[in-house]
Formats: sequence, C-alpha cells, structure tokens
Amino acid sequence: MSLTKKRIKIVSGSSIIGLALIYLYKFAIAPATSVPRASSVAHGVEEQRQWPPTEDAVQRNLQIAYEAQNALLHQQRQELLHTKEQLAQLEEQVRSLQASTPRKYPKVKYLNYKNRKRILITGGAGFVGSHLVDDLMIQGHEVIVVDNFFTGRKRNVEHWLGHENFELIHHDIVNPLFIEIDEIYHLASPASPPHYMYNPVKTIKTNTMGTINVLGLAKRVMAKVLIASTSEVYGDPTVHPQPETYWGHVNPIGPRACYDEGKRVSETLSYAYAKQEKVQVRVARIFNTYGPRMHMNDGRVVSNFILQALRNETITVYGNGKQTRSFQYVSDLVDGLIALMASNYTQPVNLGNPVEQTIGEFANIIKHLVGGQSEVKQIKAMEDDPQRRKPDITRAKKRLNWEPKVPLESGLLQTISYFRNELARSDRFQESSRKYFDSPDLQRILP
Ligand SMILES: O=C(O)[C@H]1O[C@H](OP(=O)(O)OP(=O)(O)OC[C@H]2O[C@@H](n3ccc(=O)[nH]c3=O)[C@H](O)[C@@H]2O)[C@H](O)[C@@H](O)[C@@H]1O
Repeated sequence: MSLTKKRIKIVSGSSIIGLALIYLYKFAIAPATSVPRASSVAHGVEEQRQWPPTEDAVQRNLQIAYEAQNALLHQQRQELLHTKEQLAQLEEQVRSLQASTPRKYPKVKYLNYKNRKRILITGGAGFVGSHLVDDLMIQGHEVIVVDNFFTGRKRNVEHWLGHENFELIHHDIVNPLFIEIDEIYHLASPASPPHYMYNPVKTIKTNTMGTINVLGLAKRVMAKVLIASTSEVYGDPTVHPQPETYWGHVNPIGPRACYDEGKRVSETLSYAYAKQEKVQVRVARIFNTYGPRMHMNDGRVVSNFILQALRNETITVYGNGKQTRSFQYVSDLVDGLIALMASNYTQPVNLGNPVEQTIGEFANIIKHLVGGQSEVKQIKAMEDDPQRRKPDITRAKKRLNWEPKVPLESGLLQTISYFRNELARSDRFQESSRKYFDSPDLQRILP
C-alpha cells in the first residue's frame, strides 16, 4: 500500500475512533466518573449530570477525545516510521546483493586504447539505435547512449547496463550536450509516421535544433558525425528507383512534412557545418527497416501486419494496396551504418534493400508466414503516402562494398518470433496484474 493510502487510512481510522471515544465518554464514562464541581461541593450539593450538558462538560469531553486521538496518531506515526526504516534496510540489502552478483554480459572484444573509440549514439535506446549499440559494444568500443525515451526503451539496452564500456544518459538532444567523444551516430527522432505526426513541432525541433546541437558538439570535440536521414527526403518520388542524385518531391505543408522537411534540413545543416566548420559528416538515407525490438505500438506496416495476423485480426491495408515499399532487415542496416562511418565518402548514401513489393502482396506474405484466419481488408488511404519506393544502391555497393544479405522471409520469421514472444509477455503481465487487483487481500485494504 502507498504511503498516501496508509496516511488516509490512519486519519480516517483515527477520526472514527475519536468519535467513538466522545460517544463512549458522554454516555458511559462521564456519568460514572463525574466529579462534583468545586463550587458545588463548597455549597455541599453534588452536581448531577445534566442534559443537555454544560458548555464546560462538552469542552472537557472534546479535549479528552482530542488527546486520545493525538496519542493514537502518534503511535501510528511511530509504527509507520519503523516500517519505513525496515523497508530502507531491505532495499539496501537487495542493492548490495545485486552488486555482489556478477552480471553476465554478451562477450565483447578487447580493443587497446589506440583502437578503442568513445562513440555517442543519440536515440540509442530505440529500435535501430539499440542494434547499433550491440554491434559497437561487441567490437569493443565505449558506447554512450543518449535518449529521451519518447520512442526508445530502456529494455532495448538493459543487457548492457552496468558494463564498464557502456553509459546510458537520459537527455533530450534538443538541449545541448557537453561530452568528450570520437564519433557520433545521430539517430534521435521518431521514425514511424503516427509517432512523428503525433507531435510535429517536436519532430521538427529534434531534427533541426537536435542536429545543430550534435553538429556543434562534433565541431567542439572534432568528432566524426553520421546523420540518419531517410528515404522520405525523396517524398512521393517521380524517379524510380531513387538514386541519391534525385532531389525529391516533397509536400512542404503536408502531414509528413515535419519529418521529411526536418530530415532535409538536417542534411542541409550537415553540409553547412562540413563546409564552414570542417566537421566530418556522413549522411545515410535509410529505407524501410524492420526487425526485433520494433515497438508493439510502432504503427508501421511490418509491426501492424504481424500483430494483426498473430491476433487473428483483420490486416488493414491503407488504400488500394498498390503502393510499394522495399524492406531491409535491421542487421543489414547496422552493417551499412558502420561501413559508412568508417569510409571516406562524404555524400549521402542510400541504405535499403532493393527487393520491392506492393503493400497488398506484403499483407499476404505476412498472413502466409504467420498462419491464422486474418482477412486482408482495404481501408482509407493515408494522405500524401508515397506511391513507389525502392532504393538505388549502386553507390553503397561501390563506395562501401555493402549490400543487404538477409532475405525477406528469414528476416520476417525472426521478427514474427520476436512479436510472438512480446505478445506472450504482455499477456502474462496483464494476467498477473489482473490477479493482483482481484486478490482478496488487495480488495480488503483498498478504500
Ligand atoms: O520503416 C521505415 O523505415 C520508414 O517508415 C516510414 O515510412 P513508410 O514507408 O510510410 O512506413 P509505414 O508506415 O510502414 O508504411 C508503409 C506502407 O504501408 C502502408 N500501411 C501502413 C500501416 C498499415 O497498418 N497498413 C498499411 O497499409 C502505408 O500506407 C504505406 O504505404 C517513415 O516515414 C520513414 O522515415 C522510415 O524510414
């Protein structure tokens, strides 16, 4: 029970006891113990109990009840303090037990001082960021994650908490950060349309002020920066597939503009800092990415379709389903990001899987892989939804010697298995909290 609830209980309990004492005193104790008043005795007449009682008698009774109630409160306060002390001792014991139990971490390579880098990842507790953290940690680098936990989750990086090479900072990159580092991966920004449209002003701030803070930090400490840009800079493209030389077709005042234009400014800022301040920048244009650690409420097509299929719900295709996307598995993206950071290439690079399909086909692929009885249904189209998207990855192949390796089916199977576990976990959680709230013990103490 919370302390507030305990206090409310004590006070209301004490009030009831107080009233009971008044009642008891008035009708049982006072008549039996009433003493003659001095003036009455002096006159040789013993005062009889009066009704209604005199003002003095009422005052005395109230005083006695008040003192009794205070004594009770004092006693309960003491008990509460004692319980709090015991709780603090128990917490201390749990802490020292945790500290003395060695944690098991994934195995990391040893890098000597010369080769080990201090790497900052903004948005490192998010879906893509946390996979990048894993790879860089395993390579033996020191990794500092900065996240405001708007879409990131501590759970994504909890397996590194306490590791000597790892640090997690709760910070919003919209505010400046002062830290010594060698490299920065700037991934902080919501990427799913429902998330970035939820607070468009914040999305713009993150991609403009946040990027200025990151580039300013890079300039101060002479760090190399990789900016996570997006296929959305091409908008609803009129060129297909999209090479990096295509300037795009973006509606500057549409519902996606906060993200599309935010990322375009982010790129502009990067090249302005590169030219004016000699900051070393790398720009990755990331195409649709999926994999484990996507949020259950992510709202993007991969998580929506898989969860709908797993729950035997209707699979919702926005519009006629003829719009296309090309999906890359998250481990391929992480390899591409690391290769780009290590390269000398400074122009934007597309990172995506060029295997393209319609969203209608994609719904059927998911339904087939998951099994179950979901029906596929077309619903209202999204405003300004890009109609075709497929990366031209000639540049990444040539400059980074990179191309995606994970076939769609095996990536999707791993993602389906992840969401299956997540669903089981949330069912278990709901079941245990239902049991807890229905338990007779809790019902007895709840007001
Ligand atoms: O996944 C990504 O990496 C990209 O996701 C989004 O772009 P978008 O392609 O619109 O992502 P989704 O929301 O997954 O939509 C893909 C397509 O599926 C459709 N969709 C989505 C969700 C759904 O339940 N049903 C459905 O038909 C959408 O209308 C769209 O045509 C972001 O805007 C990009 O920045 C990001 O790079």
